[in-house]
Amino acid sequence: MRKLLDKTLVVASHNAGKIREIRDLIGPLGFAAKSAADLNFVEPEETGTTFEENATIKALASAKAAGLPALSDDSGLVVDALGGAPGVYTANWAEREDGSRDFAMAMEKVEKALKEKGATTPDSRTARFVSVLCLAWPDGHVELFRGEVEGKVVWPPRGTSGFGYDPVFQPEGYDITFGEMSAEEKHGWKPGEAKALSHRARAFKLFAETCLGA
Ligand SMILES: O=c1nc[nH]c2c1ncn2[C@H]1C[C@H](O)[C@@H](COP(=O)(O)OP(=O)(O)OP(=O)(O)O)O1
Ligand SMILES: [Mg+2]
Repeated sequence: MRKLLDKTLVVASHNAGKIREIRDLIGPLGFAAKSAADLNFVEPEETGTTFEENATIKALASAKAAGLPALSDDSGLVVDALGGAPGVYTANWAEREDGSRDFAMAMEKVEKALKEKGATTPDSRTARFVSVLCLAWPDGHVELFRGEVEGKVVWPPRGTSGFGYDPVFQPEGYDITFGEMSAEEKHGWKPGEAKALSHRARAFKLFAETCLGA
């Protein structure tokens, strides 16, 4: 495992909601971070078939372009009744023909697919959010960290916090969705704490412990 010595890194993402969450998580650790979006880096094509492959593609592209370590996140919603869909294609399900994104439409698509499978009872709607973080250096070295959170897809959507599919995801043990939680509640983690809640915070905790000793 390579330690991260620099205190400057690039957040290798173009998703504003995700960049905000990663900034929240790294801020207390004393990092200054620009995002790939701030730096006008082109979005690399996510041609992989796993979260790990896509996270690696994104982190390496930013690390090489910036000459700095870069941290990417590839994530998605894995729904059991849909055979794991949308999975690595979670962002694609939100894409309109003009390339813009519509997550209200994406959540409707998931709901429609679940109805088609007859998955109407809470027990038949189990799902998990997965986040794979990749820390890449300009020399090509990479470290990967995976976090998952189990829960259920609910309908109708509830809450306006967070981003993406947050309003339809209710984590196990809670009666509110990620969309009804503050950012702090959704992360459920601060440096040094033993537990984290969100998939991203769980992966981030591994990253912080492994590469930062935090
Ligand atoms: O905590 C989350 N809460 C709600 N939805 C989420 C979350 N985490 C991932 N998601 C969904 C939306 C996102 O669009 C897709 C990931 O797709 P993914 O390719 O990794 O990210 P992206 O294209 O939005 O940004 P980028 O690749 O520039 O980092 O899964
Ligand atoms: Mg993407």
